[in-house]
Amino acid sequence: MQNIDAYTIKHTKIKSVDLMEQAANAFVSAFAQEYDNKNTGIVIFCGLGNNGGDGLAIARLLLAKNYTNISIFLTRFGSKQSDDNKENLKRLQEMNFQVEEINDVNEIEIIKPDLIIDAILGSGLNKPLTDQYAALAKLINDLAVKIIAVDVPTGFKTEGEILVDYNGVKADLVICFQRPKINFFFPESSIAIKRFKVVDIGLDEAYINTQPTDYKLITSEDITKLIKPRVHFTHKGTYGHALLIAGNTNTMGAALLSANACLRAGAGLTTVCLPQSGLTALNITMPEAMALPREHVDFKSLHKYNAIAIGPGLGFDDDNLIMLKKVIELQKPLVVDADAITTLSNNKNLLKNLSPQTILTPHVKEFDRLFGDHENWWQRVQTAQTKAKELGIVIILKNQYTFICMPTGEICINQTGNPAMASGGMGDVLTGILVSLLAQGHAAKEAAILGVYLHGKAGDELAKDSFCVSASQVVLQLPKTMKMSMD
Ligand SMILES: NC(=O)C1=CN([C@@H]2O[C@H](COP(=O)(O)OP(=O)(O)OC[C@H]3O[C@@H](n4cnc5c(N)ncnc54)[C@H](OP(=O)(O)O)[C@@H]3O)[C@@H](O)[C@H]2O)[C@@H](O)CC1
Ligand SMILES: Nc1ncnc2c1ncn2[C@@H]1O[C@H](COP(=O)(O)OP(=O)(O)O)[C@@H](O)[C@H]1O
Repeated sequence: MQNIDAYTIKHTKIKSVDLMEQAANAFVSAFAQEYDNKNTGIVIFCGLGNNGGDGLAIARLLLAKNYTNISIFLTRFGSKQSDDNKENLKRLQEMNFQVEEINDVNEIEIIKPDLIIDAILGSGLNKPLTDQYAALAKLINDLAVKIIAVDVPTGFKTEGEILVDYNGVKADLVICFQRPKINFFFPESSIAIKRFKVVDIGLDEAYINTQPTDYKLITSEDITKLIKPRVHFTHKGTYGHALLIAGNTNTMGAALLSANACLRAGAGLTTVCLPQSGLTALNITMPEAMALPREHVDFKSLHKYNAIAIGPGLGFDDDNLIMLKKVIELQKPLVVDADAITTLSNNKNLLKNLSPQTILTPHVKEFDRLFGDHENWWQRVQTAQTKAKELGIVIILKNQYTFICMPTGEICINQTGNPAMASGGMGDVLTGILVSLLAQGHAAKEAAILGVYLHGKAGDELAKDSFCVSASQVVLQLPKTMKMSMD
């Protein structure tokens, strides 16, 4: 961000102090949407760097908006004060506003406010908090009031492994500038961040997009470009034939959910390879789908399918390994999920045979089973990136924020989806969507981006007025979500 900041200042002729003003303005607008009571008791803690400069500018802008119950502390724990920090301190003092300067945490005397704005340290953090900074973070946390952090909570590393013994500020809300930081997407961030909001501070977007980075946030614009419209004079043959190898005696529902998702994501034809015992359920619930009883599979006939998914509710019968091997040999666009991932974990030599159009969809446990235990998500995502490159496949590492690791090393981060979706069968639905998109002719990379986004988006639409969302509801919602995402 620092170099983007510098580029914007240079190329748009905006002064750095004016950029800070834009950032402060953007913060205040977002803040005012959350806390509109002008009598709210606010304490703002500012450091000596640019994060502190933002805090001082925010204080002035809040005062101008008639938030009257504000106290400001400037922590002089270091010796270096940034120029823009000095300038904003001067502007505030020119308004005859009292800024309390403190050199030691023990000097602080505050009556419990309604909320605290944390502008002590931001993205400039370059070592763990110690001494005065650590004591101040503890003091703030112990007040047990709402904490709103400017850009980053003080003490939170924006990139790299998040410390297990985190000793920084624990924010209820982070109002962050221009782009979320990569570490916001890892579950370990929940120790420091309950919620974050991203605000546009006017940095040069075109330039940001040219910056070399492995990470890309998936946007609704990406999706609009990727969805293929249904065209006049097309027929079921145009939209591909998908095969799902799924289901077992006690897990037939997984096959049905996947198959239904496949149909509803637009595959022209869907065939389900399931045990004989599941045929009645399939025929009754999904007359559109065709069946291939698993007991009588002629592997040579599998060539006709445009894409195959294997795994949901598959179980661990003796012949599963043979089936997985045969399917991999076909070198077709392939989704490997759930029990098939576990079978792969026990037969890792098969990994190198996966076709370049393969998508693996592990959740965290399946991932660690496949590629070894990891201490944290930072490590896990690094491994996913390395393995996707090494094997030349797409790895979808599923979670609240899902990481899609491409063979090129690119990592696409999906932000759709929500905790209302945390229930069984949800991953089976994703697999159905993915194989459907592959069968319709999308490359693995596109299918992964589209599938993960649409799956989460359908869940988000349902969660607007529902406490929890079931996998079947997501399936029903899908075609509407796809239609809405086209424009
Ligand atoms: N483009 C953008 O995104 C924009 C960003 N803006 C804002 O700038 C913020 C970044 O500001 P910043 O670079 O001045 O760093 P900041 O976080 O204030 O730290 C200050 C100094 O503290 C020190 N230090 C570090 N760790 C420490 C520790 N553990 N314990 C003790 N000291 C420690 C370290 O100095 P050092 O010790 O290395 O000399 C560091 O340089 C960003 O979060 C956003 O709020 C907006 O204004 C506009 C546009
Ligand atoms: N809290 C959440 N926020 C967003 N998405 C979620 C959440 N919980 C689960 N999901 C999504 O639901 C799916 C769950 O997959 P998985 O664990 O394989 O489910 P199952 O095995 O029950 O089918 C993933 O795509 C995941 O991203």
